[in-house]
Amino acid sequence: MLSVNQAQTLILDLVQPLKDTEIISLDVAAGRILAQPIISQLDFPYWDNSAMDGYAVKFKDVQGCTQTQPAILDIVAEIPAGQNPSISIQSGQTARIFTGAMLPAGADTIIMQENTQREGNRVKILSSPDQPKAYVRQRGDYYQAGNPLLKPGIAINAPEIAVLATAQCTQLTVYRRPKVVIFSTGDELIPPNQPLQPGQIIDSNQYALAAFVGSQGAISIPLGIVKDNKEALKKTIAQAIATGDIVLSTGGVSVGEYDYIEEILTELGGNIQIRSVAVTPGKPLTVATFSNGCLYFGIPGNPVSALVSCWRFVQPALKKLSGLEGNWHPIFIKARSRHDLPSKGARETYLWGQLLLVNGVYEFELAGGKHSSANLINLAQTNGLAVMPVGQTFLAAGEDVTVMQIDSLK
Ligand SMILES: Nc1nc2c(c(=O)[nH]1)N[C@H]1C(S)=C(S)[C@@H](COP(=O)(O)OP(=O)(O)OC[C@H]3O[C@@H](n4cnc5c(N)ncnc54)[C@H](O)[C@@H]3O)O[C@H]1N2
Ligand code: MOO
Ligand SMILES: [Mg+2]
Repeated sequence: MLSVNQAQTLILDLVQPLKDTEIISLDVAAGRILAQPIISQLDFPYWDNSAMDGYAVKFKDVQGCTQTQPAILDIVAEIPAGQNPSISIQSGQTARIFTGAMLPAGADTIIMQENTQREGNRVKILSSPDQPKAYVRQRGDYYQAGNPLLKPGIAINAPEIAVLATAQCTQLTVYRRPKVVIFSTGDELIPPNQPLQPGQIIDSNQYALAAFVGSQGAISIPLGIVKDNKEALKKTIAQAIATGDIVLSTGGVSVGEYDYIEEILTELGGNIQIRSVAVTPGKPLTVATFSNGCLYFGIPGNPVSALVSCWRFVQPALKKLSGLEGNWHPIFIKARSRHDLPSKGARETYLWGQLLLVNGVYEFELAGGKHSSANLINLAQTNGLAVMPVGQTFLAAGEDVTVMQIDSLK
């Protein structure tokens, strides 16, 4: 049985980042991964402009002026934002100017309105900055045209959208979204909209996994519920492998009579890479590779095991697959446990609950109720998994515990 770290390393080694790209428009780019370097032909700021509502002056005209010895300048123009000033400021002159407006030729300094007193067509400058260029946002100060602006492999979110818009990148090349096929297996399963008969179980995994996949920016392709029937399973699995970059099936990976997944994967030419991991919940995880590049995760059917397997093992794989550069591993945070934490100690144990920031210190609130891999009820509101390493059977309330952060929202 592999340790969690061994399984994680192996899974990441099995994933090759997507090469396929598509061109999309900026307004639908949020959440996508950039696949091209972005270089702008525009400086930023595009031209010298004012950072304040005030007056554009020559520094040497106002240097040293005070309330009692103001500089008095003739107002020769008014420059609102958006205009290209035609005048050139001469000594003794100024232009009324507004925030974001382009500096007129001849001016090198902005005096903010609050430090002036207007008298008709003239203005008294009541204090002077120490240096020229005060309140001037200079052309190219933040970015010079032709330099790298954004690198491929980054996630596009609100800040990147702002940068792309200002660089006039209205069409951009991103990696295509990973395709993730999802299905549930089990004779006992029914969809949530059917009346429940004795012995049946409502298929929650399919919906939970689709939500998880969507939260990762991937496309989920649900294939429904498949009976514990070898022929039906083989047909669906073959279809899934031909369709998805990743396949997530739940159930049928333990040692029971109806647990067919591994056998069928092998019959279909799959290379079984992982049979089980020393983790709880989620021990009977099957991972297989196929010659077309598809990576198959046979995820245990217990609903908590299914989501924990996704968070711990599928999420890093999806990150790498998506073309995202950098660290694909989950984020682990040290937090003060609010409760005693029990563990059997034989496998790395994940206890679900809430990571809270209290007065600048992270705390872990263990979910109330039973910590059973079948108890999906107390999984609601989980945003962290406390990790108890192999060999540790107890952690006392008040002690620090490592908590894996679950970033289920993009
Ligand atoms: N003799 C042993 N039995 C089991 C072992 C073991 O080592 N020896 N491992 C246990 C562990 S741990 C897990 S986890 C489960 C894994 O089971 P399977 O992946 O084979 O899944 P099933 O047997 O099909 O179902 C298990 C459980 O989960 C419920 N389930 C399944 N699918 C769904 C779904 N889509 N939505 C909601 N709930 C689902 C199912 O009804 C079962 O209760 O095996 C243990 N057994
Ligand atoms: O390992 Mo199973 O996934 O605990 O219930
Ligand atoms: Mg089973």
